[in-house]
Amino acid sequence: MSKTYVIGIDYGTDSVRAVLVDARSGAEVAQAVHPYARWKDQRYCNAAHNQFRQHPLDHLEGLEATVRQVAAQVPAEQIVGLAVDTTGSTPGPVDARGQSLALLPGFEENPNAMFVLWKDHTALAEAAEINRKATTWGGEDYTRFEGGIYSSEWFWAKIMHVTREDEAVARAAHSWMEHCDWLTLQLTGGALATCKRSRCAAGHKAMWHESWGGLPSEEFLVQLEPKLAGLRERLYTDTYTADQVAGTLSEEWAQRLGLTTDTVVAVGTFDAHAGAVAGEIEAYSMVKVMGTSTCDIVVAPVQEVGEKLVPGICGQVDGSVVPGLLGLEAGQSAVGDLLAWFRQLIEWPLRALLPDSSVLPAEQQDQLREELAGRMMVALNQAAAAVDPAASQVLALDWVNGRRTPDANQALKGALMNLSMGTDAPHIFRALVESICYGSRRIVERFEAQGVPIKQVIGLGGVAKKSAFLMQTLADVLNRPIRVAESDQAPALGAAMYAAVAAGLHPDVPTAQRAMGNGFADTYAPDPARVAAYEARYQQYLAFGEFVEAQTPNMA
Ligand SMILES: Nc1ncnc2c1ncn2[C@@H]1O[C@H](COP(=O)(O)OP(=O)(O)O)[C@@H](O)[C@H]1O
Ligand SMILES: O=C(CO)[C@H](O)[C@H](O)COP(=O)(O)O
Repeated sequence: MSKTYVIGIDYGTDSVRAVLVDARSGAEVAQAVHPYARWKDQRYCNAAHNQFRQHPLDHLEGLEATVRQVAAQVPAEQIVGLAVDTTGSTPGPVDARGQSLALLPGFEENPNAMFVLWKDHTALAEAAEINRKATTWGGEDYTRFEGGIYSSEWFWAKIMHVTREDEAVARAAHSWMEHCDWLTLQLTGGALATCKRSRCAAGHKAMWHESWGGLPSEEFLVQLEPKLAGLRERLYTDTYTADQVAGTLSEEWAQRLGLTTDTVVAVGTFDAHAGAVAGEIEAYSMVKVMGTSTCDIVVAPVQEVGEKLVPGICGQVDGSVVPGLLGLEAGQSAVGDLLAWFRQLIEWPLRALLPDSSVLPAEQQDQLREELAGRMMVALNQAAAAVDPAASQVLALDWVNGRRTPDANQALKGALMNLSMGTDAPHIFRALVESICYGSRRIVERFEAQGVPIKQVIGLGGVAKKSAFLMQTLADVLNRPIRVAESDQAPALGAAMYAAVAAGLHPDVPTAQRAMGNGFADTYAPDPARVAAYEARYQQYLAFGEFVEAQTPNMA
């Protein structure tokens, strides 16, 4: 009997995906996807206020549905490990047993008791306070290894915000957990105090660093917000890389998932970092995990980076991607989301006017909406690709959900310029795609300017697989070839690689990458004829950005 199967579970923004993988070859035996039901209806969100909360029941229902489905393909005893990756920083308040408050009576419908999704920017003011305090309080600047600017997307800003806003949640919250740690604890069923926390989540988002003994000091935290007193003690000191064993499946979850209690559960991690592992990341590659947002992940030998700090990124953390290497993260807060925003904008008549149509009966309206929704993104890509970039005037800024890097400023907004009577939807779509690529170029330039060379670029994720137009534009704007990973479920495959190491099927992550890597599907080569036109427009993008930024209060 071959005990060689592992499961990778990837919690994205809109859905959870599980893949069953043969750890000998990396063959994906089965995959399953479960969109979050409550999230789909945006039940606990308020986009106008940048509030995006997810109910843990969406996550638990998805866990059971997807894993049961893929696990049924082989005998349970042959599945020896699993690992979870999630979005982040996506923290939630928990009780003393580590249970999410949103699963407790009285809190079921309270968004403050749920997971505060990475793209929730309700904590802008708190992030600004953290930044001020970090450089003025007279002690260690705890933002040092997180790019020197703390973001409202991250752990402490979100905890401060919810703690201030909701007295009942603040009183009931014994502690807080990152989503990836919470799921791992659910699966293993251990005690909160001994739960092995993710190095990746702690280092990139919670200002955890070995050099100052873990999390920021109690004194710093209490100066920030007196209500945080004592929380540090109830969090954690040690962190673990994702190839380590967190435990084995609890009796309850083995039964719910159709697995055995011998199944090893690896320490949790973030989706982008797992994706980078599946993208076969190696020293000085940049893996772009391109979905709702984009995360740009780079790894480099710790000793070569030495004391160098790359300012304005989302941190540099020993072992956050490949244990033994330094993991560096940057990214853009809206990529697929920016294009989805535009699609929704132009679909407005379908939502607002069609229901009152006297021409089309209701059932046919639904069919029409569905048909157009299915075709819209593909058609926009095609029409925008046909616009000559040299003749295109419209310029956009990609900051509809703020700017994550370089130099976090989540208060920034998107913008368009050079609209004329001749501007149509494909022109604007093209400008949005270009702005994503220019934003990406700024990030690559930041790494290189700080002495971290980018030797190759790899793309993966929904956008990399679905938009050839965007990927070609990116290759032209960066003036570099881009390889796109073969796997459609790269973060889940990366999680499976971590699970295979934790379960002892491979000795380390690079060996697992070599054995289980699915290779590359396409390579986009830069088109020399277009490089020059994009170069000129990139300079305009920078100037436009500078102008808009000067009109916006600087917050994180
Ligand atoms: N043809 C397309 N061109 C560009 N973007 C697309 C296309 N189809 C879907 N998308 C975008 O892909 C994103 C989803 O990517 P995916 O990697 O599946 O999700 P997640 O971010 O949850 O991991 C959505 O934001 C969507 O707008
Ligand atoms: O910042 C992150 C990881 O560090 C987020 O998890 C990520 O940006 C959200 O992922 P996705 O866009 O794939 O849903």
